Amino acid sequence: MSSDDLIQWFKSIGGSVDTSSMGFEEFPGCGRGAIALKDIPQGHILFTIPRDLTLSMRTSSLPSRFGREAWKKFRLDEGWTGLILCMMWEEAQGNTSKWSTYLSSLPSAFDTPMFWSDEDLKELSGTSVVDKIGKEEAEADYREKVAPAIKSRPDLFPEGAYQHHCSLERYHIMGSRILSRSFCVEPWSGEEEHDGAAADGGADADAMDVDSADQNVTDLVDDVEAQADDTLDVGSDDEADEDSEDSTNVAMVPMADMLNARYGSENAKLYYEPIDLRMITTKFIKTGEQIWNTYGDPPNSELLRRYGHVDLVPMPESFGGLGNPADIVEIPGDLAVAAATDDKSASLAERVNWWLENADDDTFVIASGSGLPEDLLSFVRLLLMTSDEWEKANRKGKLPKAKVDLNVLDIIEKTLTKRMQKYPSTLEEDEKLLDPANGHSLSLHKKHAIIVRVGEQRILRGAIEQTRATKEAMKLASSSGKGNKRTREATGSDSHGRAKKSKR
Ligand SMILES: C[S@@+](CC[C@H](N)C(=O)[O-])C[C@H]1O[C@@H](n2cnc3c(N)ncnc32)[C@H](O)[C@@H]1O
Repeated sequence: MSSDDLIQWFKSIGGSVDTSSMGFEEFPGCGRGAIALKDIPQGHILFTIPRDLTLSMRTSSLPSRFGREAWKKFRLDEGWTGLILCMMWEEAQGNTSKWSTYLSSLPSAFDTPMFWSDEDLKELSGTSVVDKIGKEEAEADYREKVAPAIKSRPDLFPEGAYQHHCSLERYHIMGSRILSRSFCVEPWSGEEEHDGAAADGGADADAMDVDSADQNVTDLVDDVEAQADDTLDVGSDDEADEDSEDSTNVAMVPMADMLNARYGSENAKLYYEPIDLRMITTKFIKTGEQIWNTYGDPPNSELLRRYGHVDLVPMPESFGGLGNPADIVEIPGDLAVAAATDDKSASLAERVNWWLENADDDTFVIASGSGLPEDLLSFVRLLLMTSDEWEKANRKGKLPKAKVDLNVLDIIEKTLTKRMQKYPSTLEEDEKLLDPANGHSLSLHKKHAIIVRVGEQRILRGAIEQTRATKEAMKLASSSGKGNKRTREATGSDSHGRAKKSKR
């Protein structure tokens, strides 16, 4: 569908767009995106979307037709299944659905790993993507919640007509549309009274920080930073949020989902207002520049999983080249346990269980340019404790402090080396594959997988080098009888000898 048709529909149904400032066009490698047709000042409203134009479990009439109790009985109020069913049902209504034009403008093919072949998926071995694709879980939801709900209401889903619109294939497509294009739209106070069947999903109207109606746009933009948590980053939620977010807040937002995003490039953002949502520029944008929203600047592993693309921007000087500065590498705790038990037969199961009860997580995250994660140091120290030390820690219920010594660093180095071995090829091999000078012709999936691998392996390589350097510095300091100031510097530790907590 052409952008003009979509804009025409959008306007006909209550939306407004400043078509003198903004247009849409194809950007190579990004699909369709928004472009500035003239210089646009900061704080300019590009378009306005009435809240009832968003598509969610609040605005679709399906939940109320289905019945509040039944909706819950089929667990359609959990996660995204209810919204997916609403989208399939609205699509099946054809022209009688308010969102018919919008739904037919959305993509039905995706480059996300959910749709990759097994062979392509092998290329992601070792990366954070593999365990998070969630295809089996999605299909279980379809079998256990959606299909029985559809079967229970032949009046709403007449057999035959709905076979195509409500197939497993359409279910995956709608799920991927939500994954790559939805926003979290909290209700404004008063809206709950008018909510449909699923409205009592726990949304807290008071939690919403609505701008006062007479606040002018410049004030709004001055508040950009202060409001950052309340604005609608497309898909900025991580996987945990997908499970825990209030599913009635998940909404498809026509027009706002036409904007692309790139690391650190945001120049427009969506704001809540009581009656509508507004896309407002957060910077001056020059004629001809792309108008970028933000997806929350996730690492490439998450960008690939949710959106099917990766970001390559110039990296800080110490890294050199192109990459995604938000990249991370995840270290599963069992690798540290394996490294600590390599030379011992003693079981560490009791300590590991204790850690799981007392600490946040058993996966440790190293970010680009950060020191070793505090929680990993603490975990390794727990594994290395003598029986007496372990008994004492257990009795006091206190996790070990995140301090480094040579034994801890030995285990960390082994852990990181084991982690590095999880990838199907080495960093050097992958860098060669990506180097255009070598003339390799890579499929898009393979190229994206290698970019994710390279980003993670570079962080790991940096962490291994840093660990080795710290060990050397410590050995030198102890042989010369000097303090360990250099050691702290080398590990990125703070003045208390603790490593920095990695950001996620
Ligand atoms: C919210 S939509 C943006 C509109 C989309 N380009 C379209 O044609 O409809 C998100 C999708 O746009 C594409 N995209 C957004 N930013 C991109 C980027 N920096 N590089 C490549 N693709 C991008 C990805 O396919 C992503 O799943």
